[in-house]
Amino acid sequence: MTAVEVSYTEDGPADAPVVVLSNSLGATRGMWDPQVPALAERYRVVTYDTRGHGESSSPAGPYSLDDLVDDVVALLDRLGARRAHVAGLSLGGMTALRLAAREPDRVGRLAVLASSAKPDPQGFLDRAVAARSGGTAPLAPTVVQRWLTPAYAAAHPELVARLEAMIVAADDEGYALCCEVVAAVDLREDLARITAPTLVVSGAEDPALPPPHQQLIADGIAGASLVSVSPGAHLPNLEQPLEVTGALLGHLDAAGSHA
Ligand SMILES: O=C(O)CC1=CCC(=O)O1
Repeated sequence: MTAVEVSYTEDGPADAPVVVLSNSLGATRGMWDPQVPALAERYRVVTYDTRGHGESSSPAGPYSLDDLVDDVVALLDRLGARRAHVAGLSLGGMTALRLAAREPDRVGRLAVLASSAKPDPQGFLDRAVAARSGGTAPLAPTVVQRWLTPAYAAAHPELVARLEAMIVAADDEGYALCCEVVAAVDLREDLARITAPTLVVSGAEDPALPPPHQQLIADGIAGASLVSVSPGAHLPNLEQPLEVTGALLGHLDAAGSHA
């Protein structure tokens, strides 16, 4: 097993139900900044950096999706949380889906945003090669173009700069290893095993993982609900923070006071 230091932040009351938020490829836990204050009014909100990202370490690879799940389970154990609600976006959503399928007793409610059960691998394999040869910096502008709609990006250059900086700061090899995780993802058989009440969120204009990917997830999980956010691209939680935060709270609050 590979040793990993997972960097995390806790917000909200220590005795409240735990909500874990898992970031997308190239981002950090800072991508959840618009959601944390409202969630932390009634949840113990745990944001963390996926290995290879932000302030978490980048152990030697290869990585598997189960390694990323093991990191969340270890984090929950460290926090003394037997059970938590889990939300993840894109790669974070893939991690959340595998966690919910593999460890159903650890997951209360599940929210999966802008994610996929079976991404097209080639682009991520190409990106891993590019990150290893030239670093993440040259990739950042193209990747962030898919995270926000063009109109929103044009109106928010400071946000674009902040998101590009997250990618530039990612460890080149850690980022490449996580691209390879995405390329290998096939969660189609996991979906039927998921028993957690599930909310699926799409960015209606997401060019990275377009809405059919989220439809497949929602169709595969019994009782899942699907919300489409528009205008919204790959990070709809940034472009439509009120709508996405409201959808998350509505989904989580339906659990009552327990995870
Ligand atoms: O980075 C992208 O282009 C989109 C993406 C796929 C998996 C993920 O986490 O982000």
